[in-house]
Amino acid sequence: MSTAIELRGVEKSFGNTSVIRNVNLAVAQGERHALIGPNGAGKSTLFNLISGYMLPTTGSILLRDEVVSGLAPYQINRRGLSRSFQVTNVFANMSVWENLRCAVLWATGHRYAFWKNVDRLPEVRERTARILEDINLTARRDVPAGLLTYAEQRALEIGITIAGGADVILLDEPTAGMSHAETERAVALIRRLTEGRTLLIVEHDMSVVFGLADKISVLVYGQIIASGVPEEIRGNPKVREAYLGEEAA
Ligand SMILES: Nc1ncnc2c1ncn2[C@@H]1O[C@H](COP(=O)(O)OP(=O)(O)OP(=O)(O)O)[C@@H](O)[C@H]1O
Repeated sequence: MSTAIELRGVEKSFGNTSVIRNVNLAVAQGERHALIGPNGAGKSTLFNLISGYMLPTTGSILLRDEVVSGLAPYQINRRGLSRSFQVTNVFANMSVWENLRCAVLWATGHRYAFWKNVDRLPEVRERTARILEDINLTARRDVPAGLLTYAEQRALEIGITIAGGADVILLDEPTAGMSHAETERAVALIRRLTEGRTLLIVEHDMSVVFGLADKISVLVYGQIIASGVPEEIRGNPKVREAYLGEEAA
């Protein structure tokens, strides 16, 4: 199976502090891979490295067998990788439709089309409508994003993340702050929207991780201490000791 994301000997230090230490990781194409680990383990840093927001101190990062470390985030995005952020990242004063259309315009190369009547571009209109439907927000299309419920905002954010048609998706804690019912709906949405794509997800909620992931990697103090299918991770004594604690018992 070909590899969608690969990290080879990746290290990241801030001054004298080593935050990511010799990380080797391979995410196969079409796999849903969860990255778990205690607070401060380096998960967000790893996302920043993969998506080009930070440069590794050493090592290399490959997207579909091509080195991308050193490229700018937008260049990595153009090569088919899209990420969401831990903090909600939507334009609060723009409607749901406008937020999504903005992402679609960017993805379809109409970046500087704000002077055109962009709703006349059928390709843009249809794609925006399809994503709106996919994230179940059609009934909310004209509502300013800032007035959506928190769970709806996170769904919109996932819509924005996939709007460009990237086939490698990075989601950073997409269900953080959601109720149990909202989380269940979000997991179903993520599962549906990432069908046939590669997903790397940082998540603290173990029900989400074990419900969604084909594979799990465990990051502790900047090192991957285990990587494998959910049953392997659940039964791994090092992981139980370092992280899962009673949740795995
Ligand atoms: N720009 C930076 N400069 C210095 N230290 C940083 C920087 N970014 C992150 N760190 C440090 O790196 C470590 C890893 O942080 P990171 O946010 O990647 O962890 P995390 O696993 O995502 O944590 P959480 O689960 O709390 O989001 C922390 O000790 C943090 O203080």
